[in-house]
Amino acid sequence: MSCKTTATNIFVLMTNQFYINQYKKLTLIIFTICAVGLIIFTCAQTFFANSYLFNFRTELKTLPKLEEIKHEDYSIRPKIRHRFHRYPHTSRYLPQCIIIGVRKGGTGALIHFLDIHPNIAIASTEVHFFDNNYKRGLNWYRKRMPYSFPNQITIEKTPAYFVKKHVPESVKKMNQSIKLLLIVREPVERTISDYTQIWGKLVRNSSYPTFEELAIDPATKIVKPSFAATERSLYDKHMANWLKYFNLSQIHIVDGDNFRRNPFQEIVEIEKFLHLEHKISEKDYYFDPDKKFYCIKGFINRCLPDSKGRQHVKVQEYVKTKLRKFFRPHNEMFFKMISRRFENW
Ligand SMILES: Nc1ncnc2c1ncn2[C@@H]1O[C@H](COP(=O)(O)OS(=O)(=O)O)[C@@H](OP(=O)(O)O)[C@H]1O
Repeated sequence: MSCKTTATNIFVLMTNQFYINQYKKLTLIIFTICAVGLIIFTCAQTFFANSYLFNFRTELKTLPKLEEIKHEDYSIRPKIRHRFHRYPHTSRYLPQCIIIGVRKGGTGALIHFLDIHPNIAIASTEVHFFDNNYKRGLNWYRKRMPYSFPNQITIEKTPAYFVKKHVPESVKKMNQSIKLLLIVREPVERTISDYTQIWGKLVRNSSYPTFEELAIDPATKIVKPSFAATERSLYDKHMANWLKYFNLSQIHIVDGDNFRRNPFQEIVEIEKFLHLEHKISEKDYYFDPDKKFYCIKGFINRCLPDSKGRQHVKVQEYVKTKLRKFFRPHNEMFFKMISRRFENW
């Protein structure tokens, strides 16, 4: 082997060694950065979780226990694999309170306003368990609930429950001492709002039937009780069905018209009904002049989306008058059932 070849071989070997060393160094640096990052991240998480829990616990300690409205199924614990995605000592519980309706009554605003209370945990979406998913079973339902502390009440809202005949019986089977919230609204406005939600957009651009065509029989000029939006406003009919399975004392009726104008008055009554300490106050809301609704104050102020408070389709006055007359005896029956009147209905 010539001297030149040997020198070249040594040079190649040294260069390789140099690159290997560089590679090792780089790997070590990346590894160290990752490890330090992970440690800092874990420590920060633990710190924030602990301080959050501490505040929560101090607050929860002072509040009444809710055992009397709990159901044996609440003891079902979440699977171990969920453990690391939640605060310690929290579980998913079946709801102890359900907002059963009415559709377009203000259920969305109601559940979000109640969420301000430290002892309330809300389901993030309408679960439609009792009307569409009942066959999936209670454990499926429970898994749709938020993680909550034992002293928190889990609340779900699905306004469709109020008008579905078989729902009260199924709710009772789950928990006969459950608390129910029903937010009602003047029936004519509710019916128009219901129609606006379904057909509103289409009516403007296409040949879909108008509100008048659906609500009033063109031949007899009489209100059609079969029109779904009208039928959903027959509060007496649906309430009678719920009262077959539950005591009136278990159903708290919220005045939706008053709730829109003055949410705190209604919220205070709900706090009492749920045996919760009074925690939600006027300071938690502000009136948004553009939206013309109350919104939630916070680090980031929160109003409900534009799907709430849509401009209603224009309905001729004679149609409204006919509807008002049609609903009157049903309203009277409803008032009797709930031993309470709503003015201006
Ligand atoms: N604070 C606040 N923000 C927004 N909207 C409010 C609020 N309070 C009550 N409302 C009234 O809620 C009506 C919608 O009712 P729901 O949430 O029950 O509708 S839904 O059935 O869930 O689609 C909606 O009805 P429409 O105005 O007819 O759209 C609102 O009037």
